[in-house]
Amino acid sequence: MEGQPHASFQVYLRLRPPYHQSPRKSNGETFLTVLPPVPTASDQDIEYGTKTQVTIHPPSNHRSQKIETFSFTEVFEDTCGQADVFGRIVAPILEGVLQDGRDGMLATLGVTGSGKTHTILGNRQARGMTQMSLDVLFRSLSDRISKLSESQIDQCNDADAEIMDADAFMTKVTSVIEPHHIPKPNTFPTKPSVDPYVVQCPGPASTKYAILMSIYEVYNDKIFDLLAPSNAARRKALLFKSSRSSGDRKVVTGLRKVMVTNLYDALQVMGVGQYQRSHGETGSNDKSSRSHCFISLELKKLKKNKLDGSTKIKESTFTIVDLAGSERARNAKTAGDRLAEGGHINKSLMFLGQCLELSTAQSLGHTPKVPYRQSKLTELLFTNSYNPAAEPQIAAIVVTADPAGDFNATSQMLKYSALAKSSVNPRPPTVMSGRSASGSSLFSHFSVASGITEERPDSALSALSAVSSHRAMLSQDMVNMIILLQRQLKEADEKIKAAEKKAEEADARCLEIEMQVREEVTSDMELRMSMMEKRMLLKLQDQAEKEEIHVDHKLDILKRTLMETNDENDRVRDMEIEEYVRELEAENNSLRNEVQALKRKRANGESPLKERSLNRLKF
Ligand SMILES: Nc1ncnc2c1ncn2[C@@H]1O[C@H](COP(=O)(O)OP(=O)(O)OP(=O)(O)O)[C@@H](O)[C@H]1O
Repeated sequence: MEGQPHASFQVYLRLRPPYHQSPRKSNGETFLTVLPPVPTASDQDIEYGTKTQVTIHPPSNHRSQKIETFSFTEVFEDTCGQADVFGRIVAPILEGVLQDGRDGMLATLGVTGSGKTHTILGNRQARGMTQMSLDVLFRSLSDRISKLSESQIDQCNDADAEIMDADAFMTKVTSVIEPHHIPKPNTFPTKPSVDPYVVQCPGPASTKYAILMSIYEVYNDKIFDLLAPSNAARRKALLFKSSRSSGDRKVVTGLRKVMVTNLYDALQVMGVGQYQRSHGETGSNDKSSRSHCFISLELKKLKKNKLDGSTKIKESTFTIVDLAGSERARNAKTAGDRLAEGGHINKSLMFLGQCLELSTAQSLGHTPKVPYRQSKLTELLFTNSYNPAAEPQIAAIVVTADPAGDFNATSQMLKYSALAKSSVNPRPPTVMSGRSASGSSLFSHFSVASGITEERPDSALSALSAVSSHRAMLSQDMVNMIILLQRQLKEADEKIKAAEKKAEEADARCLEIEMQVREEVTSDMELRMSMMEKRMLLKLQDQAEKEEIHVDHKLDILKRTLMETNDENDRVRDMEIEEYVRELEAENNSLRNEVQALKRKRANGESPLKERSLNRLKF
């Protein structure tokens, strides 16, 4: 993937003893159980003592009772000392740096007070990974150690560094810091021994090595040089940018780098760095690291060309990182600057968590992009010692945890750092006994059953019998586990059935309510309709009445008009009749006159024609 670092981490879990000089109050109840080694398919592959899994059991008053299992490359129990951690984790990385020229990185990650600084720097009794690494480095290189010449410095200084030897450095530093503040290396513990880890460096005796040491911190998302002491207010943040020699690689520029040639000088330089580092007292730790501290050991392999006398420089870097601890403001009881620091620390660790999860996914063949550019810390961790020209770096993260510490913070830390995780719901309390506080954990029982592996039998016979008894116990556990799982399945089944029944009942009730609602709505509608109907009817009646009155009125008018018309007609007819009568009367009178005249004529003996006319008149 272009532009993506190749870093894939081995992730170890280290448990700290639950008491050790910690001001933190704890009720002593542990929530974390280490599981026995997981047996593989073939007996020969059983690796005694390589424990890789832990389970966490939430305290009884916790809202979730889920039992979670986390897998790591290896789990170091609280009985493991600094030598165990060095031998299993750091020595192989150093071997890669010294023999193969690979970059290496070791980081500690954990909740505040869980033992990160203790792992990296040790205490008065036992030295830490840094001192032991320096010891291995100087002992392995011994008389091959050299200083860089001016021209070699120019040749390999691609980060505008201020490179100086240890004497010049101490002179400069003691002009700023009171010498008595710098711890004297001869007061440091010399144990544990690193004798078994001294390595043979390859190449002829003429091949020399120079070691450049730099120490810097990421404080509030800014990089500060811890070997260039200055007034806190005038501290200048350093840039992290592409190197001059390789465009892909990014380096912290302007660092002070000290050429160290022996363990004493290196320890003194370390003392200066430690003195300069930002510390503070919190409610969780009386000397809490308030920054992420990077100790960088650059190895310059100087290979001389016999023909032209030039020197070829091959570089590899071993970086040790002591991360600040995540903390909950409530527990840390911080305020002001301390609270703001805590915010920066938690934010950068959250980004680191995301990057770790995604880089684990990448190593499993998925292809998510690791968003390492979100903070200075992730940028430094994922790119600083990544040299594209060399082999991919060997990187290990030691997650430190206090099994009796803050459950929430620790489980959160385990969640994002573990290589794999799984969880089971709480099981019924009666199946088997165990040694956890609640006495009910399946995995605690596993631990009891596997106690034999911790004895490491010497003879082949006892090993064989231990294996078979171990296997017998494991198979008994398997049977118990199957019974438990069956019971849990049955319970889950019953719960599903009950839930289904409830869902059916709820459906039926919904249907019932729906019907009720429908009925109510329908009757309401009907009521409204009938009211509307009534209103319409009344309106129609009213209208009809009005129409009737109107029609009556019209009829009246018509009647009157008719009557008036009839009267007129009558009058006209009367007049006509009268006229007619008058005419008839007139005619009658004329006829009567005529008759009279005829009668008179007849009487006077006049013609019959006149008689006929007289008959016609009678008729
Ligand atoms: N494995 C251990 N064995 C003995 N003592 C331990 C162990 N781990 C931690 N301690 C002690 O616990 C205390 C807190 O540890 P330490 O300062 O290393 O925590 P831390 O994780 O670096 O905390 P912070 O993030 O606050 O700096 C110290 O006194 C340390 O000596």
